[in-house]
Amino acid sequence: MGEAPVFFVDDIQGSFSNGFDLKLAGFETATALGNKTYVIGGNDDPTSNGVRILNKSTGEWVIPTVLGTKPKALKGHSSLLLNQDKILIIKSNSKSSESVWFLEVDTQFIQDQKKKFDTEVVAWSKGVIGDAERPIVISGPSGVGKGTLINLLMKEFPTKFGFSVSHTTRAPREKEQDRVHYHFTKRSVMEEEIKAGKFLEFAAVHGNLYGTSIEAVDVVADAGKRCILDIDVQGARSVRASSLEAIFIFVCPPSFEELEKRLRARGTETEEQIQKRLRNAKAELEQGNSPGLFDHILVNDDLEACYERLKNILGISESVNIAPKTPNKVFDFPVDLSLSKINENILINCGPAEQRVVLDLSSMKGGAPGRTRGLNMYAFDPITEGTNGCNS
Ligand SMILES: Nc1ncnc2c1ncn2[C@@H]1O[C@H](COP(=O)(O)OP(=O)(O)OP(=O)(O)O)[C@@H](O)[C@H]1O
Ligand SMILES: Nc1nc2c(ncn2[C@@H]2O[C@H](COP(=O)(O)O)[C@@H](O)[C@H]2O)c(=O)[nH]1
Repeated sequence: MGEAPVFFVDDIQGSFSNGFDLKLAGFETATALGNKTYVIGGNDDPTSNGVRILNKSTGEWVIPTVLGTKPKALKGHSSLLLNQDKILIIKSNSKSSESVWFLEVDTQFIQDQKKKFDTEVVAWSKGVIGDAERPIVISGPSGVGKGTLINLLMKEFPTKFGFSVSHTTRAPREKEQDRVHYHFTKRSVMEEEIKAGKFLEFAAVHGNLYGTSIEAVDVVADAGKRCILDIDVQGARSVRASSLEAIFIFVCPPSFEELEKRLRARGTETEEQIQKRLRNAKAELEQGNSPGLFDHILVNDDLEACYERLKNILGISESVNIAPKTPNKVFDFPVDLSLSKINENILINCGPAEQRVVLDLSSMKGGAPGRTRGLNMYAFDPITEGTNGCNS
């Protein structure tokens, strides 16, 4: 198996020497990886954000920058190191749909973030049971009709798609609502939140700051919907470099003149702003053809025809049954549980030997700063393969 051991915090108490006050709540686990030990739990302590790292070479404790949405209360859990880069956490005393979490400690994403923050960094990612579909990034110049196409999709398939509500420092338009169309925010606040690692991507667009918070994407995934992001080309580039594994669609106008016509007809910008957006559109249209960035180019000439082509790209049409897939069975995990690993399967032992649940990681996708998707969970019984030990 080759996994580094997980041991209880009792094993390390008293081993630190730099005066750091390790307030233990008794719910923590400690996982060793190389010369570091990750102590997880005790989320009530605001100074640690629930994760502390012991550098065993120096004896020093480090409080890392913690990215992603963390589990609400971590008062009892089991941990297991996976692939030498992330720690699987199964919350005890919880429903299985809420119990699977990953703390990434040395993935590519974490290595990149460490360079950015110049600190230790870890990132939470919630495990989503079932086959969640890939998010959709829609980019294109201002006025091309991205919002119009997204609105059509959301209206026709309200249970299937969810919109990632971005943050922006621009002022709301007349009919725009805070937290529905955007999270309208002050630049200073947004800059602080960017520094705190709350954003999946951000960019200066047409003189304002725009960004997708990690939470905006998580909220949609948690509602069991496929996330749609309406972001500019710079943002698309950042998401491409992340672990979100989205589909990238670039929307073009049939001509530059038509783009200008639409932007003016919308009547939401001043002449100066229109000029700025048109100047930026030229550069964006060139970048739309950047090799390897967009998976599909969609010309928005006739709206109806373009919308049909969008649905084809997404593999949906009226004939397709779009009812949500049957959810995996939900288990109630008890207070006491333990974990073991067999190949790509995690055995969650919930008490007596026959009470086990299998967490199948073989189709695992995504990861921090988004959700870890494609997990499967089922009851394990060595004889009948059907006896469910944990309550369901
Ligand atoms: N195919 C089309 N033919 C004619 N008009 C269109 C078409 N698609 C969208 N429009 C109109 O063009 C205008 C701009 O569309 P929309 O607001 O959706 O653009 P957008 O790409 O979301 O812009 P922004 O990036 O600035 O938010 C709107 O008034 C919309 O009704
Ligand atoms: N990089 C990001 N770009 C974003 C985001 N949200 C919106 N946008 C893009 O900004 C322009 C202008 O939008 P408008 O609402 O002011 O007309 C447009 O191209 C959007 O796609 C974001 O979160 N990140």
